[in-house]
Amino acid sequence: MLNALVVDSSNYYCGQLTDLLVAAGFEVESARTGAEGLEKAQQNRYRLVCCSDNLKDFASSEFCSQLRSLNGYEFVTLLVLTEHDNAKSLKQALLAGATDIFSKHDITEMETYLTRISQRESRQLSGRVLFIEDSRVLQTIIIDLLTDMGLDVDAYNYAESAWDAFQSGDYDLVITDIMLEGVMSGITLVRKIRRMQSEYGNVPIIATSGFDNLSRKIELFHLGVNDYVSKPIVREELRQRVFNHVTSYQTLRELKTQQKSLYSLAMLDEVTGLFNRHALREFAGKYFSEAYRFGRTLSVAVMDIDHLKKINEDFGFERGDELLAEFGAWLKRHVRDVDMIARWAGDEIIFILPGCDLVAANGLLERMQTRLRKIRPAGLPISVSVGVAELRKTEKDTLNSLFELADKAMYQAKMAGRDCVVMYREKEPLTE
Ligand SMILES: Nc1nc2c(ncn2[C@@H]2O[C@H](COP(=O)(O)OP(=O)(O)OP(=O)(O)O)[C@@H](O)[C@H]2O)c(=O)[nH]1
Repeated sequence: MLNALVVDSSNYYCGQLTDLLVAAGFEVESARTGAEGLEKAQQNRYRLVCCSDNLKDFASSEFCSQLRSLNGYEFVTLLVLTEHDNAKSLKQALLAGATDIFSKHDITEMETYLTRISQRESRQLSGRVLFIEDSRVLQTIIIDLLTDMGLDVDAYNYAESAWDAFQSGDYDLVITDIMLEGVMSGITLVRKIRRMQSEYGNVPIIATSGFDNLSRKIELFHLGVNDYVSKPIVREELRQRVFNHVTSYQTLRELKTQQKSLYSLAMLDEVTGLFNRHALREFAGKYFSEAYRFGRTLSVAVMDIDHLKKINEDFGFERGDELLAEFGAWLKRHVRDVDMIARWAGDEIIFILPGCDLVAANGLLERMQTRLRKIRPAGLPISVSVGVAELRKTEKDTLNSLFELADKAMYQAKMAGRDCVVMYREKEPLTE
């Protein structure tokens, strides 16, 4: 539980402030004089102290400087509450160590501030930290701090073993000493992490060092370190820096995940996992313009599953869906990276095959068909009819025009008894 001390000579304001603090989630004690306040602060360790500028025995600046000199009070939040704005005494209070100053007449501002502090102080993180430090004593202190914040810590003395762990782990933060025992330095570790191609390579890194050397710091930032903490490490400073880095990184990762799922929703077909019609229209233009620009050929194929209606009737629509899902995954594995494959509608699938003339496209689809005869997606036999058309030299073809030709050829394949590939040829009659 967060605790706070209110030091105010006025019963009225003391009561009002206590109510505010309790509402923000604090456990509150109070003192009527500065001396009583300092005594209580020595006996207890408060996370927040509010002192009024109307104390009978202390000027607020004096109270602030005496509180700050107590053991454990260097970094606690210390607020001064004023009844009358007196710029000079307020400035003195800030100089003496007050964190912030509030008017007793602006309760709303104070309320918002306390709620924010309470949320910040009581928020537990979750995540994993890779921590490299060769001083045992410092290691223990920092592990305690990080664990207290809710983080899981993997601690190492040597960069070599930390690097091994890093490659197989999923970390939210790396804290590394720069000068380490062992062959690999902290700098090499940072360099290796930043060279990684995967998402792991973007993990935030805090470097620590006993040498407060400006040019080294700049060099570290060049290497991709996000932050630098000098030794001796101040717990409160490190706590806040860790908090900021871990939360920003996690927010960024969440955003990326959301972006990916939005992309999936917009571009991928739910059932087959293939691109949808929208994506096909979005990307097709690029395939065609590149083919024209570089004088390359390109083919479009229309594939239609045979008798899906009957499969649905015999085995149920859900089983038909399973078949489509497994078939979609299988297709993705059997096309080249450069090909585009999308579900047009129902049981119709479109391929854009850059660099493939009619014969090559026909060969590719026939090989696929031969393999398909050996698999049973969702435990069901499957066959497909396919029509293929290639860019014509005499026409300025588009996705629509080639789709129309390939669809005609696919229809011919159905007419020819299904389970075959038909090439569309302009001047000749269609042949199998
Ligand atoms: N399970 C399932 N079936 C679908 C889906 N989309 C379309 N279908 C079914 O696919 C069938 C397509 O039927 P048709 O175009 O008449 O052709 P077919 O039964 O496959 O027979 P042919 O194409 O002539 O070989 C229809 O019965 C649709 O209900 C889907 O997302 N899931």
